[in-house]
Amino acid sequence: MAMALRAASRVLLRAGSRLGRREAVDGARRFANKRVLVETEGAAGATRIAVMKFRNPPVNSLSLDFLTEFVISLEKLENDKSIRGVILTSDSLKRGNQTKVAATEKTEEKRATRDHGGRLQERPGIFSAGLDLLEMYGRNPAHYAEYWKAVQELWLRLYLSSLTLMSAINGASPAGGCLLAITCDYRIMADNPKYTIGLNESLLGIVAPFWLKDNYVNTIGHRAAERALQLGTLFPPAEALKVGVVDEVVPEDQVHSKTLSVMAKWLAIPDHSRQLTKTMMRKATADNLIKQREADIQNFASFISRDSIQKSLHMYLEKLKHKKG
Ligand SMILES: CCCCC/C=C\C/C=C\CCC/C=C/C(=O)SCCNC(=O)CCNC(=O)[C@H](O)C(C)(C)COP(=O)(O)OP(=O)(O)OC[C@H]1O[C@@H](n2cnc3c(N)ncnc32)[C@H](O)[C@@H]1OP(=O)(O)O
Repeated sequence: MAMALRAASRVLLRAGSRLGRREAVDGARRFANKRVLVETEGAAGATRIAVMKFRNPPVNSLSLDFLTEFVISLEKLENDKSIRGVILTSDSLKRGNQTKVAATEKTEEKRATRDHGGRLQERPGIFSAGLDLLEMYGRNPAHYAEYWKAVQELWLRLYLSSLTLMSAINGASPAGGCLLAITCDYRIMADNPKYTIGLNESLLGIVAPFWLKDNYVNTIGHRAAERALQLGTLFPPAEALKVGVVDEVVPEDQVHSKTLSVMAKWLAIPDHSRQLTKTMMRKATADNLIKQREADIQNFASFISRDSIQKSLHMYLEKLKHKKG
């Protein structure tokens, strides 16, 4: 397993440097590639935590490039012995024909955008819109296989990470967005009813893979997962808390500070005992995928290539495109 992960990581690292994706390195405190910004907090020499901010506009979908860059960043953090905890969150996104409010304006307005009339327009936040539908639609089986391998890799890396992982869910988090969150050790969600989280695959006419289903069952229990998966339920924060998809819901402006304070409590636990416990809880679920990765890839590629599935994805994409009209 470790060898397989190291080999896959070497491939990803080579791909990353070939494409020249690393844009900026600022000592050990901040590094970024195009789609993931990593900031570290804490004094040099002491235990530090890192914040991984997704910035893949317009909706932080998990494109192949994003997955590659994410895994490279995570690997760098895993190899940095001063880092013990990582927070996953979304960088604020701006979109399309809107312009960002000038940084000189009031703090509460900074994350807003202006419409054409110059009026401030609050956009709903997006943690991640999940897997990139355009990676799964209208491509060839070889592409589907490559994409699925990267999705598996992301899940395995996160699910088995020795770091303490927390998600600060500051926006919508459907499907693959929920995947990112439920691989973490702890989830804190912003109390905004516009934000929802869950595995909504069935609404798209597709099916969550067995290993993600297992992760969901481990998180919210069998009966709740059975119902939520069939219905493709996207839970608003209060319901997500009730069912256990998230561990805490806090006011939107407190998500980051609250996550930092919970992280401090987790980091007070000795690493070796916490890590061994985590492995004990998660290994069997991860091993189920590890022992049949190739079969899972083939299964995905043939499932997603079916005419009926492509038709469902086409309809869903059209629905997204025209929902504003
Ligand atoms: C029995 C056999 C079983 C075999 C099983 C084997 C394998 C398993 C098979 C398949 C498993 C696949 C698992 C899939 C997991 C996923 O993650 S699928 C993706 C699910 N995601 C969604 O449903 C989210 C869709 N998006 C939205 O709901 C909204 O966009 C939003 C995130 C709430 C944001 O809303 P809003 O702010 O209003 O923005 P827009 O809707 O206008 O979107 C802006 C543009 O972004 C495009 N877009 C949105 N989401 C995605 C996405 N996931 N991928 C790619 N692109 C996306 C959207 O179309 C807009 O584009 P245009 O501006 O119109 O061009």
